[in-house]
Formats: sequence, structure tokens, C-alpha cells
Amino acid sequence: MPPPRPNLELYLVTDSVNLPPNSTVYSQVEACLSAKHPPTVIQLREKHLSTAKFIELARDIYALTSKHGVPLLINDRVDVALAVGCEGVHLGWDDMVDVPTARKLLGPEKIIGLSVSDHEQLEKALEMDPTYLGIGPVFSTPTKSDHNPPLGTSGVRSLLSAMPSTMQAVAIGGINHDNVQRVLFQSKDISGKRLDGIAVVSAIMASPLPVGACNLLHETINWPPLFVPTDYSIRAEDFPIYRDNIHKHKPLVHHITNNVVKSISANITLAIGASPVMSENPAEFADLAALPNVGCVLNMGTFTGGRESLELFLGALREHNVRGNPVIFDPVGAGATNARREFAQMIVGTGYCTIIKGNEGEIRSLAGLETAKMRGVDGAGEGGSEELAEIVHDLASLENNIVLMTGPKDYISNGARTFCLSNGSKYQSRVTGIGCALGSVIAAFCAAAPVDESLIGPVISAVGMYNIAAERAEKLMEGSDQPGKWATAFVDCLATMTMSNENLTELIAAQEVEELRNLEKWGRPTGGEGLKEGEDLADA
Ligand SMILES: Cc1ncc(COP(=O)(O)OP(=O)(O)O)c(N)n1
Ligand SMILES: Cc1nc(C(=O)O)sc1CCOP(=O)(O)O
Repeated sequence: MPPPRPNLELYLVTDSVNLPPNSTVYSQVEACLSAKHPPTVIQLREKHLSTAKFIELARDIYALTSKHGVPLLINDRVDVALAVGCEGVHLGWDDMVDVPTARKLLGPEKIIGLSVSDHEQLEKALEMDPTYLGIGPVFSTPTKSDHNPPLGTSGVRSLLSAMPSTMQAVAIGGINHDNVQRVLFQSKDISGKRLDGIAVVSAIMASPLPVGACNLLHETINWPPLFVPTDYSIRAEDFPIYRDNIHKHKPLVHHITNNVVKSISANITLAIGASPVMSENPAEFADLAALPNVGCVLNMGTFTGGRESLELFLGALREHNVRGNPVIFDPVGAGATNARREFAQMIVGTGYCTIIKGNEGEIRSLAGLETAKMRGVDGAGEGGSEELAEIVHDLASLENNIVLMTGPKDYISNGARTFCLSNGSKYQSRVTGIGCALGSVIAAFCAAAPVDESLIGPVISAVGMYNIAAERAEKLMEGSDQPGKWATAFVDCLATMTMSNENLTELIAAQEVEELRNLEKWGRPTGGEGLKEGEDLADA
């Protein structure tokens, strides 16, 4: 008879090292089992007990878990599991006994879990047919000092997608109630293969309120995902609403951006009615992220590489993710050098980037595609419209976020729908910082939008407004070639486009409606020609 398929949703691994004052492993487990939503599996993990003491504790804990119908697994020690008669074991690669031997010793009905940290281990693990796999660490964690390099959610996803759909898996390492939803959501692979649950140590064992910790984790795991890609229809009348939201809410845009573009980004943020903050001081990230209507721009244009810049970017990402603030990641130059590509992948794999914005080379690089055509940080390739739309669509559905590829045409997708915008001016690529500062405008539009709304509308509106302002500024040049003058005119045009002057609003709305109809051609098919209902450009 095959072993049962355990419910791995909330998997507690015990730890006797970081317990809160006046508690023991036994008292923490006892408390957890009395919770409204207790762990669905418990693993007893003891690294320093003698065999006799380990068996004694395991017997006591097993008396508790069996009363509540929660399976108990023993970490590393098949002998202890045999002595106690509990439901199974969890094994690593350095343990005395491997999975086939444990299966022989324990019999076909026991649960045998196995850790995996990379594809090589996964390949070997699948040959041994364990009951489930423990993938980790997702994030760096002090609980296991000898852990392997962190996988990030993209690493977990990559392992999940190489597993048969029937293999059960949990993720472990640095997971807590702040990041659990993101871990579950972002690790889902494109075919829909997802984690069966998450395993935690300190989020419960180190908590002075273990019952609350269990219930909160259960609720967070089962809460509807924060970032649902919706079948959003773009409507012309939404555009002025998004723009007016900026005046109502005066969003703050926290920038960690490159030195070349700081000034223009701040001026453009101010021009649209939002407030810029250029803070690279980690001590203020939590406070900034806690303010209302905040968006964050992470632009790696002049990153210095190394641990310090990674910590800076990841620190800001973490604080804004915890608050659910929109984060716009601009992987500048990600297609130009390996160091930049690796850095960008680390950011995307470690946190949730609500919007990834880049040129063709940068987006290709993040999508793991050939970037040979790219030169320097501002280089772009020559992909055809349909190919570019497909790349943007695929990356957005893989990351469960919004992807914007900028260029002569801008492609925007949330993985469910894909849009193409054609406005803009030749000057946008001739003045440094204009491309980067679009991230500030998008951040402001998203931070001012209602929290429960899909952000594809605000993103499209921000890009549309930016490009139309660029066109207007170009018209003011009356044919003369003056990039410097254009830049000033562009900032002025952006400022006037956001003024609440009724006549002006009407004038602007006329142009925007025209542009949004253009969008509808791509996003919302109207019949015989073009796309079918429910189909997006990438499918056509
Ligand atoms: C659910 C789960 N996944 C992974 C591990 C790690 O096990 P291992 O590699 O044996 O490392 P130690 O726990 O022995 O330090 C786990 N225990 N549980
Ligand atoms: C026991 C364990 N195994 C890991 C792995 O990577 O296999 S990480 C880990 C510790 C997880 O502790 P916390 O939830 O406190 O971060």
C-alpha cells in the first residue's frame, strides 16, 4: 500500500534553540495543537539530544500529535521514528540512512520527506521516490547556519517545474507571515504546478504567541492572492480618474535610482503632482514604506554590485513588499553584462516586483532569452511586434506581475492581457533619464490607485500620459532639433496635463480617448478582424 498523501499546507519544524522565555519544544507544540488552525504536519528536529532523550521527547510529542490527528515526522533519525512508531521521517543528504533504506526499514505506509536545494539533487531525489520534497532555503535564514545558497521564489519555481505533477513539495527557509503569500504565489510555475505548503521553524517556534502564529499563517496562506491577474478592460474614462487620483492622494515615490537620473526623476515626479524621496538609507525604509500611498522605484542603472548594493535593493524591496506597496523594478543594462543580469535575477527572485519595466534587451535578459543584439545599457533589439508582445506576456505570466517593455512601441502585459502603445517622441531616447523617470510616473499612478484594483490600468495610463506629453513637447519645437529645450518643454507638458483645469482636461481627454481606442484594438477585440474574446496578442 502506498504511503498516504499528507496535508502539507502548514508544516511546523521544531527547534529547541530559539524558544521564547519560559517555553519548551513540548509547550510550544502543545499550544500549536490547541490552535483553531494547527499545523498540518509536525517534524521534530533535535540536533543535540542523546538518542535516549530524543526518543523520550518524541514519545511525549507523539502522544500529543496523535491525539490531534496530526502526523509526526522525525528529522534525520529513522531509529527514533521506529522506536516511537510515528508517521515517518524527514531526511537530508548527509543523514546516515538514505530514502530507499528508510523505506525498507519503515515500510510502505510511512511518510518519507527529502530535502532538495538544486536540480542535481532533485534529479537524484526523484529516482528515490520520497513521499514529498522539502525545497530550500527560499531565503537566507539564521535558523540553519549550514544552509545552501538561497533559491528565491524563482529558484523554487524552477525546481517545481522540473517535478512530476504528482510529487508533493513544501518550501522552507526564511518564510513567515509577511512573505508566505508571495512565496506561494510567485513560486507557481507556468503549468500551474504549485507548492503543497510551507514549512516554518522560527515563525512559530520562536513566537511568544504560537497559537496566533499558526492561525495567522493559516489565514494568510488561504487568503485570496493579493495580486490576481484580472481580465481587466481598459476604458477611456478611467484615464482622467487615475490622473486625478494623484492630485487627491499626493503619492510619495521612494527612489533608489541611478545617479545620472536622480534630478530629472525628482523633477518629473513633482511635475505630475507626486512627491519624490531619494533615500538610500536602510534605516528609513520601514518608515517610508509605512506611509500611505507610497510607491517604490528600484533602478539599477549605476549599481556598484556586491553585497552592499544587493542589501540596499533587497532591504527596500522587503519593506515595500511587507506593506503591499507597488514596486517598479528597472533592470537597467540587464542584457549588457553578466553581473547586471545576475543582480537583476536576484532581485526578481528574492522579492515581488509589481512591475518590471525595461527595454527589449533588459526584458529579454530577465526572460532568459538571447540578448546578443543589445549594446550598452540603453541598447534595444529588433524583435517584431508579435514576438515582443509574446515575450512580455510570457514573463508577466511567469512572474505573476506586470511587465512593460519600452521602445518605439511600448508593450504592457499582466499575463492575462497584452497591450501595445504607439505614442511617443524621438526625443525620449535622446535625453538621458527620460526613460528611467517613466518609472517614477508609473509608481505614482500605481500608489494613488485603490489598493484592491488591478494595476494594469494605472500603468497603461501612466505610459500613455507620458508619451502624449512627449509628443506635445515635440510639437512645440516646431521642427527645430533642440533636445535640451524639448526636455524642459516635456516637464512643463507633464505638469499641465495633470492640472485640474476643466478646459484643459477636455482637451487632453480628447487625445487620450483616441489613444485608448488604439489600445482597444490590441486589448479588446471588436469583432471580425484582430483578436478573439479572451485572446491576447501573444496568442494571436
Ligand atoms: C520540510 C523540511 N525541508 C527541509 C529540511 C532540511 O533538512 P536537512 O537537509 O536534513 O537539514 P537539517 O534539518 O537536518 O538541518 C527539513 N528539516 N524539513
Ligand atoms: C530546517 C531548515 N532546512 C532548510 C533547508 O534549506 O533545507 S532551511 C531550515 C530552517 C528554516 O527555519 P526558519 O523557518 O526559521 O527560517
